[in-house]
Amino acid sequence: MATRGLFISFEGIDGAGKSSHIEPLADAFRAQGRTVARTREPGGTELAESLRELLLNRTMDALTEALLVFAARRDHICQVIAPALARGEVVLCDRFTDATFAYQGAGRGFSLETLSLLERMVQTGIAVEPDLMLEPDLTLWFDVAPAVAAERLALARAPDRFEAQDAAFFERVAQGYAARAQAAPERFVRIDGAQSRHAVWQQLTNALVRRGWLAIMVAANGGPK
Ligand SMILES: Nc1ncnc2c1ncn2[C@@H]1O[C@H](COP(=O)(O)OP(=O)(O)OP(=O)(O)O)[C@@H](O)[C@H]1O
Ligand SMILES: Cc1cn([C@H]2C[C@H](O)[C@@H](COP(=O)(O)O)O2)c(=O)[nH]c1=O
Repeated sequence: MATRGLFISFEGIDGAGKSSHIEPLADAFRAQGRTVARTREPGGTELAESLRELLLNRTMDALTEALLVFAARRDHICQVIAPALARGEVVLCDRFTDATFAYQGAGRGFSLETLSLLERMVQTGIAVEPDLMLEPDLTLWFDVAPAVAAERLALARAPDRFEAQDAAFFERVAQGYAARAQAAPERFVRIDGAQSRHAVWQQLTNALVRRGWLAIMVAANGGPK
């Protein structure tokens, strides 16, 4: 039987710098001969990308939002994440369930108990490990002050429905991430996202080198351009 692959999620408030580091990390794993599934949430399948369009652009209440996020996640897990892990691949996922606890939970104020219930329903009963709740092996949390992230985004693109939220919303989301990190310190690695791209790359590759997942030489030669 093939060894289960590696599941790494990237988290942080909008503009924290996650996406800029995913492709360079995918290249680093490829340089070591690994097959990489690079994906994102909400999204990653045709169905989930359709739900993403709705989530990012249409007005809806908090329960509808939470249910759509988890519906997209279930399809994404079944179609993409679980099969890739079963093939022994490295899955690099731009956001996963920590985002739901941070945005829908801390940001919108939706019940954390209900989110935990949905998390268990959606992330168990997966063919490879039916009794286990699927979770990332590692979560790279790009921690950045909302004011810094907002400044970066203002220079980068027009805001979607989440990015258009006020500073207080992002303060709550940031606190939501901090609470998730505190509750699962063995899974989370905090990256100081306010530093330069090079320094951020060094922090995240150090975490992978420490775990024996990335060779020092590969880490040293890569990074965002
Ligand atoms: N360390 C950094 N220092 C300065 N600017 C950065 C840094 N990292 C990324 N940026 C810039 O900040 C902007 C947002 O970066 P990026 O898209 O990677 O963030 P993100 O966390 O993926 O955001 P979102 O979740 O909203 O997609 C981009 O213009 C990017 O070039
Ligand atoms: C997975 C997930 C995402 N969101 C929000 C967070 C972001 O604002 C958008 C995705 O946009 P990105 O540019 O790809 O980061 O969706 C959320 O509210 N809840 C979730 O579970």
